[in-house]
Formats: sequence, C-alpha cells, structure tokens
Amino acid sequence: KLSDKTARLTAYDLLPTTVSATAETREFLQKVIDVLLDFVKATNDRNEKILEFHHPEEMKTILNLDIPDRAVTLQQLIEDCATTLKYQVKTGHPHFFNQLSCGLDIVSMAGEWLTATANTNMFTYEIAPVFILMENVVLSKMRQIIGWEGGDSILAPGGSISNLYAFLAARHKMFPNYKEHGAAGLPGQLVMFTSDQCHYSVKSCAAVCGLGTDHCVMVPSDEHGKMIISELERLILERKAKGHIPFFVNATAGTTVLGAFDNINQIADICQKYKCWLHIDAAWGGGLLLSRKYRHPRLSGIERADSVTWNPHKLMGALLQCSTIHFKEDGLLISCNQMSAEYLFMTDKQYDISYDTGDKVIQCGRHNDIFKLWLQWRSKGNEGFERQQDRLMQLAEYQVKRIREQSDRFHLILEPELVNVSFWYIPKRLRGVPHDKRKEAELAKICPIIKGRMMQKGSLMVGYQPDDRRPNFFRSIISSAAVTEQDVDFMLDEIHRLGDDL
Ligand SMILES: O=C(O)c1cc(=O)cc(C(=O)O)o1
Repeated sequence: KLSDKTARLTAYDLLPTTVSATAETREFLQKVIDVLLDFVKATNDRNEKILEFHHPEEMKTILNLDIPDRAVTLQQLIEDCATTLKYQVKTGHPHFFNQLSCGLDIVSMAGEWLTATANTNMFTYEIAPVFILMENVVLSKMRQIIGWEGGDSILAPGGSISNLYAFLAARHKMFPNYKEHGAAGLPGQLVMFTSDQCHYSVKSCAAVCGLGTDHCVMVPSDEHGKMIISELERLILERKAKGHIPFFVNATAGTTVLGAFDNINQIADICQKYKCWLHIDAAWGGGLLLSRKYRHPRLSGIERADSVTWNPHKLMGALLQCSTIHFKEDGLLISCNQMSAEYLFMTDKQYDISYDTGDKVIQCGRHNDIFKLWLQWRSKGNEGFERQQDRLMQLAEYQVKRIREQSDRFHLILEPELVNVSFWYIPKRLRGVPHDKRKEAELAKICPIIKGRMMQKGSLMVGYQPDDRRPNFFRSIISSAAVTEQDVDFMLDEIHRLGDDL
C-alpha cells in the first residue's frame, strides 16, 4: 500500500507534471516494483498455480478494464497492476511447457526494465548511441557464430518479420528493379520452396509480397519431419518446366511442432545448382549454434545460407521479443528497403550515418530489443549460455528416457532432435491395446480434456496439436532455465493423474 498521502494522488501529482514530486514518484514506482517482485517470486514457486483460468466472459466480470473520464488514484493504479498479474499466466513457472518461449530470465527482465525506462527509438544513432553500438557488437558476434565474416543484421519484431525481411532482400538481390517497377519488372512467375513442416510465416511471405501462396511450394517431409531433398529437386524442375522461376528456398532449423532440422548441406547443394537464395529459419533451433555438443550435425552447413533467422527469445530465454535476421552480404537490407526519408536520415549529419538503422527496415520506428540480450549474455558469458543450451537438451533426453520407462502409459512419437517432445498419454482403458489408427483417434480425443483439466487446476501447461500425419498429440517444450528433472517427472506424473481415468 502507498502512504495515505500518496495513495490519494493521481499521475498529475508525479513527475513530469509536478516537478517537485521526486519523492512521490519514487514511492509510486517502488510500489509497482514490489508488485512485480511478488510476481517473480510466485512464478518461481512450484506450489503456486501457473494460472487462474476463467473463460473470457467470466474474466470480463472479474476485471474492470474500463477507461474512466477522470484520472484514477495512484492506489488504484497499484491495485490495477496487482490484479493484472493475478490473472496473467506465469510463463516462467517451472511447470510451463506450453510454448517455444518459456521461462523468466531475471537479468534479461532487468534489461527490459531499463529498456522501458530509456524509452528510445532505434532508428538513429542520434537518439540511441549506446544501443546502436550494442546491436552492432551482438549482431556481428552472432554472424561470426553462424560462420560469416562481415554481412549485416537487424532485430525485427518477431520471427515472422525476420523471415519477411529475408524474402524481401532475396527478391531485391535477384530482381533489383522490382523495387521501382513492381511485378511488371519481373521476367516471369517467381516461386519459393519450403517444407510442409515450416513455420506458417514462411508461406505468409508469399501472400504478403504478392507472390501468391500458389507459388509457395510446400515440399513433403519424411517421418522425422525433415524436408525430402529429392522432392525439393523434383518440384523445382516441375516448376521450371512450366516456365516459372524458382528463386528462394527456406530450410527450417528446428520446426515448430516436432523440432526437426532440415538437412542444410543437401538443400544448399540444390540451391547452388538452381541458383536459389537459401534462407534458414533457425528462429527456434538457432540457440544450438552456441553448443559444441549439439551444433553438429543439426546445423552443419548453416554458413552456406544467404540469410538466417535466429530468435534469442526462444531457446536462449531472452525476454520477448528478441528476433534477429542475418545476411551474409552487407548492404542488401539498406538497398532493398531504403526510402531515404530526409526528415530522419539526413545525409549531412555530423556523424557517420552508416550507424543509422531506420532506413534498413520497412518499419521506421523500431523497438529496442538488444539491451535485454546484451545484458543477459554478459550475465552468463559464452560458457554459461552454452551450458544452458546443453542443459535444456539434457532435460529433453531425460524426458524421453522417462517416457520410454513408462511405455504402458506414454507413447513416444519420435526421437526428438531438439527440446520438443511429442507423445500420447495412454489412459488405463487403452493400455495394452495395440497401437493403430483407431487407438490414435481415441488418444487424440483425450488431449483437450487433459489440457482443460490442467488449466482448471492451474498445475501444468503442455501444448497439444494434430499435424499432417496424426491427430492430436502432446508437444512439451523445455526452454526454461528453471526446469529440473523433478519438473519433468512432475509433468509426466501430473498428466497421468489428470488422464488415467479417461
Ligand atoms: O515464440 C514462441 O513461443 C512461439 C512462436 C511460435 O511461432 C510458435 C510457438 C509455439 O508453437 O509454441 O511459440
């Protein structure tokens, strides 16, 4: 609670409006921080629920989200903060296995707090000198880790936009007059290729950029979720025979559902043969580039790519959002997207304007997503980050072992290459029944029931989904540094408790 005097104040009694109110401003902010710290504590307390689930209509009655005519008091604002977090899912909870981004890295969060306080745009060195230099240091380090000298990179608002920047740069590199003349300037129908396991944002590039999804060829994958290389070549030849122009191939390093890695070297050979741009969507699997134990063979050949998407907010646990897109060739981003808005990118500035980034992107305004990664990386060092990625893989291997040891009640769908573990839970009545399509259909029906029970109880969150080969199955993700072997055991035991009678 705020002191009585401060509680009744409003935001207008604080800085900047009330210039003398440094004490009241500090008191208000310290109370907000207390609310945040309570949430951090609860997030890390395994006895705390992950969520208080309510259906949307019910949630609307619990929350008062109205925007009033008159300013509310500072005490009300503190209560608003507490209520908001009370009903927020604790995505950093050690029993949250629901998304590719799990966990709450304390230093990265502190970085995000500073980022908010600095509140700067990232389009020019002029207003973000330290952060721009930080971007240059971290992004060139990431390009070196990929295996490149030179090149260029940018942070984008998520993996989907990173993939879009790769598509735009590829098309610009190969058809530079598209920028001025549009499709009329193209020598024919462009075609892109990706696996049927890729992230949907790759296909949306075709829609957003006017290629048409008809010309985003989904290459079949094998039973491990890897692109079938012979199919890629066959489909490229099929399109060329129609007079189409294959120009872009996406290889996925860590698919969203199964965590599969396409064979980069084989795909790079095909791209070389047919003069296609090779983009690697390593949004999810990119973190393993830090690991000497797991980088090869999963990411072997990544240095042959023309562009790479890599999201530190996924496997590396940087706070949302933190997505990077890297190009082997420098100068492409700027020539592709430059509009030279003279009110921002004056050419007569008193400093080297190559440090300005706004003209490299289609965004103009760009959020500062670098500080939380830079601070986090310094807090771990390269050794620490490598250990963290290895630990996540070790925990996934432990989970596979535990599933195999309980094969009466769990059916492992495939040996994972990453921290995605895909499995069915087998309730009592179906144990011992031979595994076939009919049984899969039954197992698929209980996924949503078990999921509903775990959310009502607030004890666990594990995702489920069908894919192109099978009906609903659980997909657990271990990407939180909080997770231990005991948490993995809890996940499996809790699913058993919630689903045994189904
Ligand atoms: O950043 C994430 O957590 C994320 C991004 C996705 O596109 C898909 C998923 C997912 O399927 O969990 O997670």
